[in-house]
Amino acid sequence: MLDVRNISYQIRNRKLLDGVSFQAKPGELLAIVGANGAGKSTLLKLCTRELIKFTGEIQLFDRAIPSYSDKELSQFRAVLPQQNSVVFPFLVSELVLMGRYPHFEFHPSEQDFAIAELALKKVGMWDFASRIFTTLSGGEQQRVQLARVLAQIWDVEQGILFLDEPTTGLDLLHQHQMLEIAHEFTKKGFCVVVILHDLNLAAQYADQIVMLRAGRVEAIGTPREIITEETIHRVFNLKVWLIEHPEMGCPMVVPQHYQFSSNQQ
Ligand SMILES: Nc1ncnc2c1ncn2[C@@H]1O[C@H](COP(=O)(O)OP(=O)(O)OP(=O)(O)O)[C@@H](O)[C@H]1O
Repeated sequence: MLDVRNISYQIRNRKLLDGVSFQAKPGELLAIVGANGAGKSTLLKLCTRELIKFTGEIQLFDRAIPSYSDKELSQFRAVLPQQNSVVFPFLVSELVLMGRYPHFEFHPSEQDFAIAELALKKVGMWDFASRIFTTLSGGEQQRVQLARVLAQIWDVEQGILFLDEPTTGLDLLHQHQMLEIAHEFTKKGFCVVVILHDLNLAAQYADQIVMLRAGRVEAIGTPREIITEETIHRVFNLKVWLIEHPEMGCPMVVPQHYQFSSNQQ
């Protein structure tokens, strides 16, 4: 479904990504992790065609992404970027309906309204439908933005969802709710690609993890395969212990006591 082949990307002689390859299949949740500045958002922007000049190839459904029109792409692929700046006083319901723009010409249909409602209910924000978006808290805004991107691909047979640090600003419950919803969409055959900083969320929800380090793939595989004390130390320069999740059996990361002076290199 998503096939990233030997991607390199540079800005002014600085290589931000170097020879990155991975595949994500339908029904899979793929997490991209790595330290600040590792190239995660840049990689996502290439996959979503926000950035276009790169070497290598990115295919969606066996077609190179430059061959799609914007309209075609927006009908099956939705993107939740890291920053969503909304300045106009839109109602929450209006903002979510914007997710349906790729599906109607001039006026939203009954189905578009119904899907916007379902998406808002899915993220638990239906009661806020008539509020002005900019008056919501940061976490509430993030959940509404998720509803907007879900509405965009709600009734698509097989879609792809890109989420850049979607749990930022969310409390513990809503972080898990966000990833449960993403996981639910993979059960419908969707592919979800999500940038995460929390390795424990990645371990719990990802089928596959791509670990980036300085623009290169340091490790790729299932959480059990690549979440190890060694890889985490290599990638994040932090010593951790691993314990087993008591219910799910996946690895959970427990940082060791960080001593600033002895860890500086
Ligand atoms: N337009 C640009 N011009 C110069 N450098 C850039 C540009 N965009 C990104 N970079 C640099 O490329 C590197 C990768 O950035 P990117 O945003 O992809 O990292 P990231 O892994 O998403 O980081 P974070 O976890 O902090 O969000 C960083 O060092 C960043 O400063």
